Amino acid sequence: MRKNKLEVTVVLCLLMITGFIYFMQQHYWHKSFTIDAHTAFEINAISDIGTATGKSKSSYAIENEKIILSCEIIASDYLWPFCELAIQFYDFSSKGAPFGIDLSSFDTVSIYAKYINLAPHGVRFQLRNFNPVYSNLKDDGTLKFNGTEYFLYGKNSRIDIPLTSLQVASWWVFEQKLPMKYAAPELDNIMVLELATGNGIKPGKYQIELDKIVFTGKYFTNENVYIALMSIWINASLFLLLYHSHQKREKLNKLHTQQLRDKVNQDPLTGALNRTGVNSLLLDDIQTLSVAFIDLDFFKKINDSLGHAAGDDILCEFTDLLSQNSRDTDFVARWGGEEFLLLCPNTTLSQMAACTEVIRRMITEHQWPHNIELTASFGLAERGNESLSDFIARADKALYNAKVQGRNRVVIST
Ligand SMILES: Nc1nc2c(ncn2[C@@H]2O[C@H](COP(=O)(O)OP(=O)(O)OP(=O)(O)O)[C@@H](O)[C@H]2O)c(=O)[nH]1
Repeated sequence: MRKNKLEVTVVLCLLMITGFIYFMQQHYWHKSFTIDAHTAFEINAISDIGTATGKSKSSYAIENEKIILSCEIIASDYLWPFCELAIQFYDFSSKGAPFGIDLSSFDTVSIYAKYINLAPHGVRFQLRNFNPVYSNLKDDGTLKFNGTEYFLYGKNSRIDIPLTSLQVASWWVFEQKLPMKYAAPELDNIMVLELATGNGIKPGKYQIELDKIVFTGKYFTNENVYIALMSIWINASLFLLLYHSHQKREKLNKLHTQQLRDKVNQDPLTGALNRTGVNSLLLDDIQTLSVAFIDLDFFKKINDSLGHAAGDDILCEFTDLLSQNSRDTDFVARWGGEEFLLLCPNTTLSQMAACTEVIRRMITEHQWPHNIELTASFGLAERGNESLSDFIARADKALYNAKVQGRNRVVIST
C-alpha cells in the first residue's frame, strides 16, 4: 500500500494539473485586441483616386465613438473603384524597421460595421502582411493581401471571421510572380488593416459605420497546451520509473551489504555466529549476562567412526537444537570445532544453570542421526566487572572442570 502511495499522489496531482490547465484553456486564457474610434493607430480614408485613372472620393470622421467612412464611387476608366478605411500598424513615413503587428496567434476577428441606411452591400476585409521576401516598403502593393469579402447587413452589424478562412488574393500572387509556397496567408507582420467597399460596387454615395474590430484568441494554442500536458505526463512517468529503479538499487545494495555482514559474522557450516560475530555484539550495555561454554563429548569418535560429513551433520543439528531451545534474545555461537557458546542476556547464573541442565538432558535424549548417543559438557559463568574474553575464559575453565569431572554435566564458574 505504502509502495503505491507515491504513484497515487503523482497521478492525482497530474489529473488535477490537467483538469486545471484544460479548464483555464477553455475559459480564461483568452486574449483580445480591439480597434475602435479610440485607437492610437493612424486611420486613413483611401479610394481609387490614388490610382492612375480612378476618381472616387473618400473621407472619414469620428462620430458618437464610431468611425464613419464617407465614400463617393465615381465611374472612371479604373475597373475596380473602391473606398476603404486603412488602419496603419506601421508608420510608412518613419523609415523604421519594417515591423507591424503579429496577429497569427489570434483565432477570430469580429467586425462590427454596417452601411448606413442601405441594403446589404459587399465589404472587403484585408490584412496586409510584410515579408522581406516579397515586400518592399516603397510599394504598398507588395504587402500580401490576406482577406475575404462578405455582405454587410443593415441591422445585424457583427460578423465573426475565423482567421483561418482568410485567403491570399490570387491576382496578387500572380502579379507578384510568387512561388506557390508564398500563396498561403501570413499574419505575423501585419502593417495595414483594410475595410473596403466590395467588388462591383455601383457609382453612388455610401457610408460605412465602423464600431470596432476585435481580434480574439487564446494565449496558448490548443496544440501547445496538449504538447505541454503530454510532456508533463511523460516527465512524471520518467520520474516514477527512475525513482523506482533507484529505490530498487538502494534496496539491493542494502541487501548485499547485509548479506556480506552476515557472511563475515556467521559460521558457514552451522549458520551460528562465529567469533567475529560474538565480538560485534553490543554486550557491554547488558546488565546481567550469562554464558554457557558447551563442548560435545568424544566428538572425535564420531568423526572417526562415521566420517567427517556425518560429523558436520551432527554439528548442524546440534546448532538447531540449541537455537530452538533458547530465547529469541539469546545468541548461539560456534567458538571452535565442536565448541559452542550460548550467550543469554538478562539471565542470572542460577537461571542459566536451570536452563542448561534442561538442554543437557535434551541432548542425551535426542534422536541423533545414525543412532549415535551424544552428550555435551557445559561450563557456565555470569559476567562480572570484566572483559568479554575474561568472561568467556572463566566459562571455558568451568567447562574444563566439567570434562575433568567426567563430562555430560554442567559446572558453574565460581
Ligand atoms: N566433522 C567435523 N569435525 C570437526 C570439525 N571441527 C573439529 N572437528 C573434530 O572435532 C574433534 C574434536 O576432538 P577432540 O578435541 O579430541 O575432543 P573430543 O573428541 O570431543 O573429546 P573431548 O572434547 O575431550 O570430550 C576432532 O576430531 C576434530 O577433527 C568440523 O567442522 N567438522
